[in-house]
Amino acid sequence: MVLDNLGSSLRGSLDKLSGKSRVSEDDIEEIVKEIQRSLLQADVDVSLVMELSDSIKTRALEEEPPGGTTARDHVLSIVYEELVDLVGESTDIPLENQTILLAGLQGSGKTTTAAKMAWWFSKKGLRPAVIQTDTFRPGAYDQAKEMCSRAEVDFYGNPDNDDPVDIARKGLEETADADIHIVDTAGRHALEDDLIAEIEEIEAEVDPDRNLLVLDAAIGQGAKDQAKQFDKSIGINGVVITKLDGTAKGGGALTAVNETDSSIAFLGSGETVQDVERFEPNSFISRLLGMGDLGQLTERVQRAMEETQEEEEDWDPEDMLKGQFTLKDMRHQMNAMNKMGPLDQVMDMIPGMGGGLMDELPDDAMDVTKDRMRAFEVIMDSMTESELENPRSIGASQIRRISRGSGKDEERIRELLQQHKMMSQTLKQFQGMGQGGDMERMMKKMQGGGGGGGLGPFG
Ligand SMILES: Nc1nc2c(ncn2[C@@H]2O[C@H](COP(=O)(O)OP(=O)(O)OP(=O)(O)O)[C@@H](O)[C@H]2O)c(=O)[nH]1
Repeated sequence: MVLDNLGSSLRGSLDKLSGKSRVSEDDIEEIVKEIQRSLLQADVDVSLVMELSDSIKTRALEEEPPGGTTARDHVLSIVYEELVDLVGESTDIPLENQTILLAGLQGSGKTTTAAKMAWWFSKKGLRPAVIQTDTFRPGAYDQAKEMCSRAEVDFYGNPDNDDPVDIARKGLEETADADIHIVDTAGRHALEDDLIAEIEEIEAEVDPDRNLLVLDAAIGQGAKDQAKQFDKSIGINGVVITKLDGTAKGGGALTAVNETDSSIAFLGSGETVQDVERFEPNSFISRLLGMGDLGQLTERVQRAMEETQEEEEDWDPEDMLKGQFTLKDMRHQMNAMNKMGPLDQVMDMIPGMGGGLMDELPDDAMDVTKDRMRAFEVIMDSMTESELENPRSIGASQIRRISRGSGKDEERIRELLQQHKMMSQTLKQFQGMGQGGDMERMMKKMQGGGGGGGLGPFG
């Protein structure tokens, strides 16, 4: 992952600020050095690094920490904001009919990206089609076709036609039913005149709404020239950075984006069609700093909530925040979290919850496996409304009745009650923690809907 060691080295120097209410010049120097080292190692342009470190230094020394904020949190929030500023906003990609042209050098990941983006759009409920105009690389047609079939999206290409402009034209006609057209183009080893001429002709034919430049994260400083050249010939609206899984670099691509006044649209981090995400600056930097990823979390939570068939209309997360964690809440949480993935991973994404905090909780507090959940569901169906609202009222005779009704051992029912108690205590622990405000904001965000992301740890 790009800038991999930034988070851990930074956390080390930030931890030295713990307990301090003010930072000294020496403290800041040390932190800024760590940041410089990591950014330079990751290939970020030197002048950008200097600009960033100067502004962190000035702000950390001059700005007053807001009341109740520790020196550590204050510095961290400045570093966070400055890094978010460095990577910039995400490219605007509206969820509406459009044509997107992909440009880039050979092997940068264009074909893979075309299929990944098509998959992404299809998950947003749109109908994408990929048009493969790469007549240069022999395997490109089969690769694109295969990936599109895996992504279950429309595909057009013609291995017997060696005119990319003609393929583009026919492709648009043949896939007229699609909402989103993603046009993949050929690459070359280097920026050559014929590549530029070809892509200009294709661009003139398809008249795209957006041109995205696909850059390999490991590219280094060469990214800048490429971005400038493509920008000059067809105009670049956004960048896709690929292969983030394979490198700790990526700074070259970040620099290219910065230098050409462009922005990042998507990130690719693997070879399968699902290994793609929309670039979201807040969540990208939160993750980089190892502070959890609220943006990604809220997106996953929302998806899970949408998929969860709401039977209990009266479920109110506000009550849960006030500490009244009922069995209904538990059932709701189990349904939602089951769809999001393992609970401990989900918790890891919440700021302040990652990095060892989970280790302090009892192991089985989060161990709600699918089997147990199914059994718990059945048991809860045999409970009365008032038992669900007030599990503490459930005594031995109720347990016997519920056991008969659900066909589950009494032991199972005690286990469920025990689980509820543990989750309720865990929740109280979260509420009592310093970052409780974040938890509350997150819960509000979960119930409030709206677009994923945009909610930084300091938001
Ligand atoms: N690990 C990893 N591999 C990737 C990623 N994106 C693409 N690849 C791999 O990189 C190689 C090149 O990707 P392609 O999609 O074929 O690149 P291209 O830009 O279309 O190449 P040309 O058609 O030759 O210009 C393939 O082996 C892909 O599987 C990624 O995000 N992570």
